[in-house]
Amino acid sequence: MGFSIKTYNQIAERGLARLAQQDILCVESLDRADAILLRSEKLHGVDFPPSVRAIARAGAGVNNIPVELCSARGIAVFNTPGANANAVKELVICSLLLSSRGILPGIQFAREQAVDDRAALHALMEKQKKQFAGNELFGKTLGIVGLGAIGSMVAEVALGLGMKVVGYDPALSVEAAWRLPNQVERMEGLNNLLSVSDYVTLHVPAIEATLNLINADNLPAFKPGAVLVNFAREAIVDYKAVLNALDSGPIRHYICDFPEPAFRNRQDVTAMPHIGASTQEAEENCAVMAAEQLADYLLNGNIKNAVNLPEVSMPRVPNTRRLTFINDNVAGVLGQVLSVLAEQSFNVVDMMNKSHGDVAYNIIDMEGDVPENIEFLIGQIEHVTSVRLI
Ligand SMILES: NC(=O)c1ccc[n+]([C@@H]2O[C@H](COP(=O)([O-])OP(=O)(O)OC[C@H]3O[C@@H](n4cnc5c(N)ncnc54)[C@H](O)[C@@H]3O)[C@@H](O)[C@H]2O)c1
Ligand SMILES: O=C(O)CC[C@@H](O)C(=O)O
Repeated sequence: MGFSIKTYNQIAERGLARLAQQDILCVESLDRADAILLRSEKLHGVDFPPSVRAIARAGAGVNNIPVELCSARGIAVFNTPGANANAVKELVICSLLLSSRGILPGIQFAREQAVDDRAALHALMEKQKKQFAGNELFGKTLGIVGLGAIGSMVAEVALGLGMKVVGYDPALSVEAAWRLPNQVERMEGLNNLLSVSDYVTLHVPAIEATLNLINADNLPAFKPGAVLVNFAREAIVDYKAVLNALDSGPIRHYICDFPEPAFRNRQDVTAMPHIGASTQEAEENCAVMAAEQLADYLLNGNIKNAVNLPEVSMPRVPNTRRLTFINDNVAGVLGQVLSVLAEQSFNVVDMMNKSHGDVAYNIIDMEGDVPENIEFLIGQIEHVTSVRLI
């Protein structure tokens, strides 16, 4: 039986082609879809039909997906770590420059002057250009909050531009630490970072711990005249507190990817329409990675880059059927499943069992004629949340 995927948002053609190559259909309706592939569509409150076994975000953040509910229902949730990091890095560096010199107002000024005489126009520009002068990034301090895929790339370029870089990331993984340039000075607390940085850029996920991470309590800790850059998520910054801090200090500019009505006509806020990852390269990288991960999960039960399940991959053995199941990570479930298989006299040729927090995932390859009702039998076992016979 073929698989079908409900897609939301504009998914790059190269990613969709990977699905077509595997005979996986993209469908309009969620009703009988096996999986969902999306970018920023909000899935909170969506009633997933039982057919849905996996959701893939062509992007880094998964805050638009009800991950906890998916885990409880045995739905795998994938993302594409690092696939759009370069695009965001480039726009962050652009933002540092935009906030340092009168680039946007200067261009606007030049565009608006209706002076036909060339000499007069040139003279006007020379006279007025002092309004658009600014400062250099060289020698300034950049504070990076979140030193993962994007944070570490931003650090590297900023160091190349002659900036001093300080970082804060209490949850830094060993892998991310390896990627980080060793000139980045690690700060012990967020306020320490805020107090020494001329520019602060945020690269953390939107999770409970980062909600309003920048708020009325810590905004006074910023260096006078500092710039705040937010290409992470709107929920990480209390924007009302930021507007107060722009009005009465200490910060002088807020650059973000998340416009608010209250930002309209403010010269000290530069808000872009969530375009951090909007490059052809990033969109293709994300779509291809998400499509390949979904296809491997649907066709083979292998898991790569799931945020709620362990990394599991087992080569297929010819002439076997593969049973995969997800269960609450409690003792005895695998034993019960193996007993059911033994009662049916199936010969297990290979198997794998791994856990990730409260959830466990299993692959069992079996020889012989495995009837489809094995899914039903295994699904009856307490704590099993999802079963597939592939
Ligand atoms: N604007 C856009 O279009 C766009 C594009 C890509 C990513 N994003 C956002 O940026 C976020 C980061 O992306 P990434 O690819 O670098 O992710 P990543 O997972 O590689 O890095 C996130 C880092 O944040 C750290 N972190 C977690 N909690 C923290 C905390 N309380 N304080 C400091 N650090 C903390 C983690 O340890 C990790 O190192 C994503 O979750 C997403 O929300 C936005
Ligand atoms: O799809 C996009 O354009 C945005 C993706 C971005 O928000 C992410 O979390 O990776």
